[in-house]
Amino acid sequence: QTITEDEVRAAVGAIDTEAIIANDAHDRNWLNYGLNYAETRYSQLDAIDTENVGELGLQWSYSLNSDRGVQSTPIVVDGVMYVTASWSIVHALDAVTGEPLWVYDPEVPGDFGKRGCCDVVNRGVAVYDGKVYVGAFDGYLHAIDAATGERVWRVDTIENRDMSYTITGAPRVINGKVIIGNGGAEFGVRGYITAYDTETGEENWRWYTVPGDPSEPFENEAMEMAAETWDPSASYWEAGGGGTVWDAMAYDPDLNLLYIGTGNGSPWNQHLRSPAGGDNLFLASIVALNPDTGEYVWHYQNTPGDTWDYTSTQHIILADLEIGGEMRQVLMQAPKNGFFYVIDRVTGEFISAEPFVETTWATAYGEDGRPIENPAARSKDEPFETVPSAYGAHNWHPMSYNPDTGLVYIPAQGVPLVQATDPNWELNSHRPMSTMSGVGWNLGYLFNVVAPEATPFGHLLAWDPVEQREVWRAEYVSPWNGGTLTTAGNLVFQGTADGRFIAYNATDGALLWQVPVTSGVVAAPNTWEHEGEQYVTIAVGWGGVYGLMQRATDRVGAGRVFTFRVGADAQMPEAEMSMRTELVSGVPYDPEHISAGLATYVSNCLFCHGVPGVNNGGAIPNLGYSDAGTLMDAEAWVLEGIGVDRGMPSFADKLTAEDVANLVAFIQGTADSLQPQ
Ligand SMILES: O=C(O)c1cc(C(=O)O)c2c(n1)C(=O)C(=O)c1cc(C(=O)O)[nH]c1-2
Ligand SMILES: [Ca+2]
Repeated sequence: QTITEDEVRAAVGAIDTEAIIANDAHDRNWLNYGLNYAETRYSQLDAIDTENVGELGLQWSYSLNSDRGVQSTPIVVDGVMYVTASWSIVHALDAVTGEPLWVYDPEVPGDFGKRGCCDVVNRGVAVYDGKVYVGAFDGYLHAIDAATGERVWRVDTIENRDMSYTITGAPRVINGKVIIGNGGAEFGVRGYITAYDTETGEENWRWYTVPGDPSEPFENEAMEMAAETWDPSASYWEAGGGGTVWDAMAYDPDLNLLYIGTGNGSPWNQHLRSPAGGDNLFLASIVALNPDTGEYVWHYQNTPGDTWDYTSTQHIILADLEIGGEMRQVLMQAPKNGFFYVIDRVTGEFISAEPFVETTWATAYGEDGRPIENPAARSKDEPFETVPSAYGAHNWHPMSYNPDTGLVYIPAQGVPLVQATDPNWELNSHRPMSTMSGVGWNLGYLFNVVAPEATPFGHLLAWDPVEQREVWRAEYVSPWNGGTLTTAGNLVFQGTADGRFIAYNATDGALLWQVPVTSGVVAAPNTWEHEGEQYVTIAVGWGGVYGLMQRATDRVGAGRVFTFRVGADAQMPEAEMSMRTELVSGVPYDPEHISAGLATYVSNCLFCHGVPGVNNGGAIPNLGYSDAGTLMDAEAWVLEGIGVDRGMPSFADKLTAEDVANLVAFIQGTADSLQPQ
C-alpha cells in the first residue's frame, strides 16, 4: 500500500468549503459529486486530449463485489478514491493502484430493497474535514473517518418509518453542513431535504417541499403559499403529497444559494391527488434555498400539476451564458419531461425551454414559463401515450457542460409507456407489501392497457443551451446509457447500456476510443490528476429502474471500477458472470394451477421479475430463465427468505405453499409455451 492513514487524514482533513471552491482553479481532485459546486462535470485537465485518447489503457480495475446497479461518481482527494457500490457500501481505494484501503458497510437490511422504486443504488459520497458521508438506502446518514473507515456518527433522516423513504443520492457539504434528501414518492411520502452539522450530525434545518396536514400550522410561509395551489378538499397530505429531493443539488457560493430539484406527486395521478387541479407546489420544481438556514428564496416549476412522474430531480448545472448579447448567470436542466431549461439563477426568472426529444404532453413553453399542454395528455378518461414516459427523456444519469464548446452532453432516451387512470385506486390502500399492491407502488395509474406506438431509443445528445438546438448525437442500441464527463482535452466520455466505455470528440462527436467493460454502464465517469498524471475512472454495474428488468448486453459482471491512463497496459478483465440463456425446463407442475399462479404473479412478482421468458431480465433475474433447481426450491426463496440478503423479501406472511405451487406452475407453464416446438 502506497498511502498511509496519516496521508489520508491530512488530505481529507484539508477539505472544507473553500478547498472545494479552490479546486475550481485546476480540477486536480474530484471533490464533489458533480466535480464542483456548479456541478459542471467539465474538467480543465487536458493532458488526455483528442490526439492521445486512443492510447488510453487500463491502469487497474477493482471488483465492488456487488450484483445490482452501480451509480457512483467516485470522489478523489490527493490519490485517495471513495466510491460506492449497491446497498450503499463505501470502498476507499488507493486511486493510483486500485488497492483497497478500507470498506464500510452501512448494513442496510436486505428486506429494505422492496422499499425503493428503482434498485438498491447509491450515487456516491461527500468528503469534508476528515470525514466521508454516505446516505444509506435505509435512510441513515453516516459519517465515516476518511482514514480508517470507522463510523463517527449516524443519524436517521426518516421522520416516519411506516412510510417507504430511502436515500439513493449523494450528499453535498456546504458551509459545514451535510445536506441530503430522500426517495420514496412512488410509494407515498412527503418530500423534504435536511441539513446536518458535519461534526456532530445534529440536525440544522429541514425544508419540506409540499404542504402537510392542513389542521396543523404551516412550517413556514413557503408552505402557506404552496397550500394554495392544492385542492383544499383533497386528503393528498395523507398520501404524503410527494416532491422528494432524491438527486440534484447545486450551489452558488457568491449568491450563497443552494438549488434543489423536486420530484413527482404522491400519488402520480393528479385527478386522484388534487382533483380540483392546481399547480401543486413545489412538485417538479427547481427551488433556491439559503443553505445556512433552509429558508426558501425562489422557485421555478417545470411541470405544473405533475401527473406523469416528471420529476425535476435531474442534474442542475450552473453556468454564465451570453444570451441576447447579455451575460446571464443561469442554471440549466434537462428533466424527465423532455424540455431543456435555462433559468436565471439569481432570480428564478424563466429564460427559455425547448424540447430536446419529441414531446407529446406539451408542445412548447409560453413566455410566462408555463407549458402549452396537450389536453389529452392527462389521460383522465382515455389512456394516453405520453412522450417522454415516466422513465424520462433524461433520468438521473448526469449530463455535463463544456464552456469551450458551449455544449451540454445529455444521455437522452425514450422508453414507451401508455398511462391510464386506475379506476380502483384508493387512498393509502397501497403500503409496502400490502395485498394487491405490486410491491407497494401508489400511482393511481395502469400502464400499457393499450400497446405503446413509440420505439425505445437512447443517444448521447450534444445540445447548444443558448440557441436551444441539437448540434450532434451518437446513437445507441438501447435506452439507459451512463452519465457523461467532458474535459478541456475536447473530449466527452460516456459508458453505455451495452457495456462499452467511449470517448468522443466534444466538438463534432467523432468516436475516438472505446473499450468493452464487464457489464452495462449507468454511472458517470470522472477524471483527476495525481503527481502530474491524468486518469479517467468509471464505475460499472448495470441496474437502476430500467436496468432491473431489461439489459442490452449478455455481459453481466459484478460491479467494478476501471481506471485508465495514457500508456497503461493492465489486462482488461472478463465478465465474471454470464446469464442463463435457456428457458427453464423440467420442473413438475399441475397445469390447472397456471391461471391462479398468473394472478399471484402479477400482484407480487411482476414488478421486479418482469414477464417470464419475455426478455432475459436485468439486475433482477427473469424467472423464465431460472435453472430447474432454483424453481423447485421456490418455497425457500418465497417463504423462507433465503434471498433476503440479496433483496428478495420473504412473502411468508402474505403467500402460502399453495400460492408458491401456483407460481411455479405459471412460470414453468409460460416457459413451456415459449419453447420452440
Ligand atoms: O420519486 C422518487 O422519490 C424517486 C426516487 C428515485 C430514487 O431514489 O432512485 C427514482 C425515482 N423517483 C424515479 O422516478 C426514477 O425514474 C428513478 C430512476 C432511478 C434509478 O436509480 O435508476 N431512481 C429513480
Ligand atoms: Ca419518481
